[in-house]
Parts: sequence; C-alpha cells; structure tokens
Amino acid sequence: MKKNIVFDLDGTLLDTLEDIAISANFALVSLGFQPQESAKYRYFVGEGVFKLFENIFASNVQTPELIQQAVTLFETHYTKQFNQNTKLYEGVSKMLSFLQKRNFKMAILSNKPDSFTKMCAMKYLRQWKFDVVYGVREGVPRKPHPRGALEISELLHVKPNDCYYLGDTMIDMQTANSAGMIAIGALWGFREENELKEHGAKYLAKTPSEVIKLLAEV
Ligand SMILES: O=C(O)COP(=O)(O)O
Repeated sequence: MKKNIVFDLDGTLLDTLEDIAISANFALVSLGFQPQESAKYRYFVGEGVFKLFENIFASNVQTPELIQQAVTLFETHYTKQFNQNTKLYEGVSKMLSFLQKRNFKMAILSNKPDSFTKMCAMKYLRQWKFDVVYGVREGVPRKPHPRGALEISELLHVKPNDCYYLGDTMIDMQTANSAGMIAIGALWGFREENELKEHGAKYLAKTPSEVIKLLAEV
C-alpha cells in the first residue's frame, strides 16, 4: 500500500510568498538595495534562504558576506512577521483531513530553515498529524538532494517508492525522482506546468481536490 505522502511547504501547503517577499525586501532596503516585486519571489524562492539572496543580487555585487548579512536581516524580520499574510491554499485543509482519515502517513520536507519550517507547521498545520517535519538542517544537503526524503521514508518505515511527494517546483520534482518517490506536481503553487512536467512530475494536480481524487483509490 502506498499510503504515505511527503509535502513541500512553501507554495504547496502554505502560500507564504507575501511574507517572504516583505522580509526579503526589508533586508534588501536595509542594505541599500532596491526592493523586488512580490511576484518575482515565485522564482527566487525554492532553494533555501541563502540561494534566495544569491538569486536576487546581481553577480557583480554579491559576496558571501553580503549574502550572509541579508540572510541574518531576513531571518530576524521573518521570525516576527511570518504569519501576517501567510495562509493555507484553498482546499489544502480538506485534502489533509481526507488523507489523515484514510490513514496516510504524512510528512513535510522544506528548503526553509528547519526552525521556520517547524514554526509554520505549528502555526498553520497543527490540527493534522505529521510524522516528520523537516526543513534545512545543519549537515544535511538541501533538496533536490534526496537525503532528507530518504530519511523521512526510513523514519516512516516505508520504501521510498511507496511514497508520494507533492510539491510545486522543479526542485521538488527532482527531489522526488532522485529519492525514488512518486512525484505529484501542485499547479496552484509558485511555478508553471511546463517546469513540473519537464522535471519529472508523474502526475499533475490543478487543485488539492484533484490530489484527493488521485489518491482516493490508493
Ligand atoms: O524556502 C524555500 O526556499 C523553499 O521552501 P519549500 O522547500 O518549502 O518550497
């Protein structure tokens, strides 16, 4: 039985875009740079907070020190206002309740720092049972490296190929495939259908209800 599912967080369960953009723009402005439009963060987010600023700063200005300064400013700010605009995507609540009722084992694997991932799960997702909630942890390579996903399947005592993995970016599709999990692309998140298809989505879901339909027969 394949009643196991790993979820990405940003852009899949939670619409975190606005709060990430606000805190990242706070960091940029504090360091004397122009803020970026929120919509652009759809493409900046996905590979962790360090890479977020690497994606933003032009290559001729970025140094590891500048990026670290931006990360620190971002993290301090985000800790205080991560919950101002963030919300569950429509239909996510119903999807999680359905899967829980069907006895799916559920886990979260994010490229957000581990403490923020747990903070968001605690604030928005505490009514559902997640067996594992992992963000980026010291010493563990981030997605698309399969390590985190494989650790989760071990902790759940299931084979990776008995796990679905639902995410909204190419990083998620690559992670699922490199871990040997079944990749489902969430089309309500930050990226487009083509990206998810090109990077190995086995199934695509336009809405969380479509995930319910897909997994109803498992
Ligand atoms: O914060 C990020 O860079 C991405 O987070 P996610 O893996 O939950 O989409």
